[in-house]
Amino acid sequence: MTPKLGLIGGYLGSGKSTLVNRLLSGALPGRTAVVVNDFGSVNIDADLIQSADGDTIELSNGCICCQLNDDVARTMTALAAREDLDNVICEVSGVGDPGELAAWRSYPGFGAGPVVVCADATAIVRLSRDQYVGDTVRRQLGSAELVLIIKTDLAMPGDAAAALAVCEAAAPQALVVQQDPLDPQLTAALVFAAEVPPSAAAGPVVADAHTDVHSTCTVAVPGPIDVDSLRLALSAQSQRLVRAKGIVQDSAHRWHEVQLAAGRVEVKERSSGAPTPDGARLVLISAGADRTASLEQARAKLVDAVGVVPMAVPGR
Ligand SMILES: Nc1nc2c(ncn2[C@@H]2O[C@H](COP(=O)(O)OP(=O)(O)OP(=O)(O)O)[C@@H](O)[C@H]2O)c(=O)[nH]1
Repeated sequence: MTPKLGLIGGYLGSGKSTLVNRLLSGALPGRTAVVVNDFGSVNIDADLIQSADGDTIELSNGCICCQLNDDVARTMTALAAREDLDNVICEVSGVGDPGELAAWRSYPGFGAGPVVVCADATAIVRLSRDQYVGDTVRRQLGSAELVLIIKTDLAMPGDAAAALAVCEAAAPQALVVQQDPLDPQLTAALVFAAEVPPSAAAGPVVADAHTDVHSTCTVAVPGPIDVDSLRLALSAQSQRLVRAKGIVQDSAHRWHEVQLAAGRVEVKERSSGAPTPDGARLVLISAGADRTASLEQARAKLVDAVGVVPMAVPGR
């Protein structure tokens, strides 16, 4: 069996893991291994990906597209040698460029799946023009063979049309698809099966350019927490943070996924229970010229509001 290797990219919080979960929960037939790379030292995505057979491989401590070459080579060659897989999906970090990994699709043992870049219908126009992250976002779109406009259920009609225009302009080489708001699962299936023109060779990697405009830190959530207070505290920090995500436990010992993306906070109870053994964590990410100060201020507010415990000095 030759597994099809597909790459999924898109800016922080654009909906990559959600798409992967849709693919794993029926949209993609057969057995699938997932490679995930988070921006930040703690790979929350590995807990958020609902791989039924445990085939989720985490690549942490760096960006998969420009910093982890040896890890990528080891992982890809091992996956290409497996005979039990139908698909391999590689979810690139939200600041990474999936085009940098596209050549792995012609490695012996892999078949070519698409390079999909997710775009948040409610945020892509602003992000693509942003002074600090715009380059990263446009580069991701420029690497796409297929752009999937996600969160169409949240977008006003005008936002959806503007998102489409921005994506078509930034990714003239790609097929641009809008997620069916009523059946995102079907869209996911069609996206991975689509015949798309192969991408042109990626341009030179500007070492760390995309990681340089972002800073991240991790906080521990040592015990049960008031999840509504956390929701409010995170909402209040949405100007300072471009992304936050994690898994926390409430006072009734129920586990919740907490996400801040594009200024919106979402809290969902987890059906599958506790995260991996080192427990509840929140990853915070800021961007721009004041990113270190923003991150420290946001972290301090969360410490005051809900008693999270700083784990690391802002790293990047
Ligand atoms: N309403 C709505 N929310 C969505 C959709 N897709 C994703 N989300 C939400 O957007 C937030 C971020 O989604 P993720 O899938 O974790 O985003 P991501 O791109 O994997 O994030 P990073 O790995 O941190 O870059 C979560 O709160 C999701 O529930 C969608 O189609 N509609």
